Amino acid sequence: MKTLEWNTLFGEGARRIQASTIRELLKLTQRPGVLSFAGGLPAPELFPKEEAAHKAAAILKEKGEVALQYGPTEGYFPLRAWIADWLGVSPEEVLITTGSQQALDLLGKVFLDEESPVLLEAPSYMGAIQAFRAYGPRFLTVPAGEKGPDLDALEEVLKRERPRFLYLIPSFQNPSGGLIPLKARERLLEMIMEGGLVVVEDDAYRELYFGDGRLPSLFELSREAGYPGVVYLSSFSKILSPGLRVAFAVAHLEAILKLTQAKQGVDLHTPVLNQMLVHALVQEDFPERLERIRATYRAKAKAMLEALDREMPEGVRYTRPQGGMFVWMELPQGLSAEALFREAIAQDVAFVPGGPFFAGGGGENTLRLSYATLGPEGIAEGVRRLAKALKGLLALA
Ligand SMILES: Cc1ncc(COP(=O)(O)O)c(CN[C@@H](CCCC(=O)O)C(=O)O)c1O
Repeated sequence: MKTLEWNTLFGEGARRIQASTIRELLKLTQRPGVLSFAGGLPAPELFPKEEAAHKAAAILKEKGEVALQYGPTEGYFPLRAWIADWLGVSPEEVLITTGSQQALDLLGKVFLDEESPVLLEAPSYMGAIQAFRAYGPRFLTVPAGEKGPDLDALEEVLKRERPRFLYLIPSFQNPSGGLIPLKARERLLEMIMEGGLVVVEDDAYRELYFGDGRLPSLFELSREAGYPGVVYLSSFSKILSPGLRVAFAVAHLEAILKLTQAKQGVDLHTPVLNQMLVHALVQEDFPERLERIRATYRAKAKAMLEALDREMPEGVRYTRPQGGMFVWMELPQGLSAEALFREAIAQDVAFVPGGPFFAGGGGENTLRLSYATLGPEGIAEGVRRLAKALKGLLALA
């Protein structure tokens, strides 16, 4: 049979499409016995399995002709209305997406051309970098830490660049765990309004706060200021189920219209049964569910930090998250997180090396640890193995 050189057959755009490090690593973590700090996979014990089984059966029995039929691209209206009520916006401003990951792709499709400047934090969510990279933009980055992006550095960049949008994760940033304080949010919004810029606010972890309450989103602050330039993303992945792939974008009607048109060409609509199931699940005990989720991740984060404090050698720095799913670690300069990964996986423990979170390169000595999936015993044993691998590497340094 004739063989085809597929690489010669792909289009120019295909050259910009690269694998997701998280997705590739997750395959490695499937091996029995591996303790994984890699994917931000929500705690499976929190999934509403019995409730979902019961409600899905009822939906198919009573509204099967809706659930199994094509649906509107904008989304299942009762779910859009519920989200609108939850966020204090109108249903017309809400677009249901197939995960926030699809919203990120749609935003790249709608806002980015080749060489368009787009601004991200360094580090930032690698799924967003992967989604945007497919459109060939020019990445601008500003350093980000536990209190969010360096606003002085951002101010300098905005003096000479006009990014198509800024992609920010103000609350419990992936991967740095950063939380932008209220005053900094207000200063940031001033800068955005002054420049007439668009911000994509990815609020995937909005409900996973460990303290007494949530800070106002940039979206909420922008609405108070009457500024339409914030596109707000969030998802049911971390508060219900990532496998259902139901998330949403909220924005000015003109942006929502264009994003909806783009979605028509991508998947017509998000699976209707999944949307109806999410809508049914959020009808009951939603606040109590969120409290249970917060308590679960608060306990996991505590177990993680206690283990790190106990096991990690001198010279290793790591964040102390106030929410979300991640601890961000910096190894002593000169040590490679990729080299540590090879040592660690040999000892059946996994994490995500930090390099792919830097759109502009760098971060070779950084790594992301997710405490979301393991229980306290798994976390303690996983950190013990990680420390052993690190001490082995340090001994060679
Ligand atoms: C900031 C941010 N924005 C969007 C997403 C994707 O969420 P969806 O499930 O697509 O709604 C995520 C999910 N990130 C996880 C999940 C990736 C899981 C995977 O690739 O299997 C992670 O970083 O490990 C996120 O952290």
